[in-house]
Amino acid sequence: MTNGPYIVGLGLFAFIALLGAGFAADQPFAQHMWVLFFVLVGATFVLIRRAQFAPAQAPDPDAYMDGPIRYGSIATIFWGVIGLTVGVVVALQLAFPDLNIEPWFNFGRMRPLHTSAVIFAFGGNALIATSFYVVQRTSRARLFGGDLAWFVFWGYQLFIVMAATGYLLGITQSREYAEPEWYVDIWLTIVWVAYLLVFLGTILKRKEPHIYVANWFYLAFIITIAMLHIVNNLAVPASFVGSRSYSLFSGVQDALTQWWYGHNAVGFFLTAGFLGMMYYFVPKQADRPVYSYRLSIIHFWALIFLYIWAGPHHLHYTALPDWAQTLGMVFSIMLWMPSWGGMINGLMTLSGAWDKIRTDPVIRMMVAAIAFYGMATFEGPMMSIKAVNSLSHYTDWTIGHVHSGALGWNGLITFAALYFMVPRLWGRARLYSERLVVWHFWLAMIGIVVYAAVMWVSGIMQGLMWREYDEQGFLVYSFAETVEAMFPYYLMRALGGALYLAGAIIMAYNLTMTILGHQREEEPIGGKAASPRPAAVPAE
Ligand code: HEM
Ligand code: HEM
Ligand SMILES: [Cu+2]
Repeated sequence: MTNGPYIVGLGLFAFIALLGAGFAADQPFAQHMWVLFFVLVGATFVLIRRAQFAPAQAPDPDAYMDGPIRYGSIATIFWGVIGLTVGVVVALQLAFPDLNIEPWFNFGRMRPLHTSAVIFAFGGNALIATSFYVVQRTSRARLFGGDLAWFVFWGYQLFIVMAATGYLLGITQSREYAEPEWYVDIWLTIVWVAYLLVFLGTILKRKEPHIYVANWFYLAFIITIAMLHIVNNLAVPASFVGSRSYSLFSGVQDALTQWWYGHNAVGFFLTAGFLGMMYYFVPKQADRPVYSYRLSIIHFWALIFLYIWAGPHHLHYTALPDWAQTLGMVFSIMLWMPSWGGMINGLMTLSGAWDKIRTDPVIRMMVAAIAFYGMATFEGPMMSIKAVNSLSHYTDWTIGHVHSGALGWNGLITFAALYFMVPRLWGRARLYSERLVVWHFWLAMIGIVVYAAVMWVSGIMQGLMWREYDEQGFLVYSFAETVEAMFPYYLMRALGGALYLAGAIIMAYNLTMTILGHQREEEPIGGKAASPRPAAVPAE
């Protein structure tokens, strides 16, 4: 195996980037191509050096391919800390507008940087890494496609870098959660197809007759995201060397396509994929089988079928036809059931092992994650009811809903999966410190509760202030007054976020020390008496 063709390919792409910079139709595109050029030249040099030093040996065809998963775990930690830091910065910008540093670091550019960094960079790397981990172990097969898994990993990082730098340069197609312009979208499509090939190929060559349910969730996530990404980004570039494009849709169709995408990004990226994580790591960590395998299949199909119709709940009281809004609302309410099916299945997997919440901080994190999943998926259907939405829409209530799902469910289940995987991936007997996991848990919990509670108060207050009329029918508050009233809440939200970030930094330290092979001397959690656990626990 030689790096030769890769070096030539990368060099060629670097040259194309250089041409793009030279012939660019607009200034931001030129700057973006310079970024791409330097990244690719850097990558080419790294590969050339590795080619000189790497021993040429073929990998064992039967061993699991864990290299991309190790890199993916590190990338998850890295982007997590970045994304949360940007979150705290945008939270502070909302409280103190003077922190808008024009033009690159203003709120309008930093906000998509935050959302993409946490969802796609942190969440995406977590999903790719865990899916590769899970599919190999539950299929008893090495990843399909040889170096293709490495292409997926590095190609995805390139997508992240191009998306992030593009936002800061002011390049955006203004579709929420799909801000990158056409050329970055095309690149992501290529990477995603490779991802599908690796994942599906591994399932096809499995030595285990059964396809474990976690793989169903991951597969649904990969396929649906491909479909959503392609349709939502259908656009005509204004120039092949320019950073502008025109959407193929217009008017309300455009809005509906955007929210068909946006809602199902929640449903399949932030939910189905992460349920895949839950279905592998919770039983593993608890050392118990899934509570009900039948329920997992039923709620899988119900979830897949219902989610895809619920997008119009983002467009209540807009130009969207009324029947379509009602359709979105009805499907959202129905969605409560499969969502709670998943929550119940996750929680009940701990039946007979509930004592572990006291002694195992990773289990504690998983339980909290599943509980937040339950809360967010109760709140969501409620907010989709038109009468409720007329108050909540456009307010911080939505932001609170988003973050109880994002911080509580996505964040905590990812942290727990990392705590599970990292010692195993690097062959360590245990984590560097379990006590630090406890610290992480409580900082994160306090952070989430502060964030969500504060946003409920400010959101409902905001909604009520906007609709407050006096006896003569005039609005009582000017818009500026409602903005001003948010200040203390924005300050507290930033504080909650900072606590959550502090927890993540502790995790980064803990996992780094684990990777480096250190173990901290410490008392077991729950006192000496509680650990080791009594061997025989009667089933209930
Ligand atoms: C340190 C923790 C975090 C802080 C302080 C934070 C802060 C913020 C702020 C200030 C906004 C803009 C709100 C607005 O425009 O009014 C925002 C939006 C958003 N954040 Fe976070 N965030 C954090 C973590 C996360 C995580 C972990 C995720 C996802 C996994 C996430 C996903 C989002 C999303 C999807 C939005 C857009 C919401 C919408 O448009 O309705 N955030 N965040
Ligand atoms: C049964 C499940 C769910 C339903 C029915 C649901 C419903 C809703 C509704 C009605 C809104 C407000 C739309 C608006 O007024 O603009 C919303 C916003 C949002 N939800 Fe959920 N939700 C669910 C679960 C979740 C979960 C688990 C997460 C995160 C992990 C999440 C993330 C979001 C995001 C990011 C937004 C903001 C979109 C935006 O305006 O930028 N949702 N959801
Ligand atoms: Cu939605």
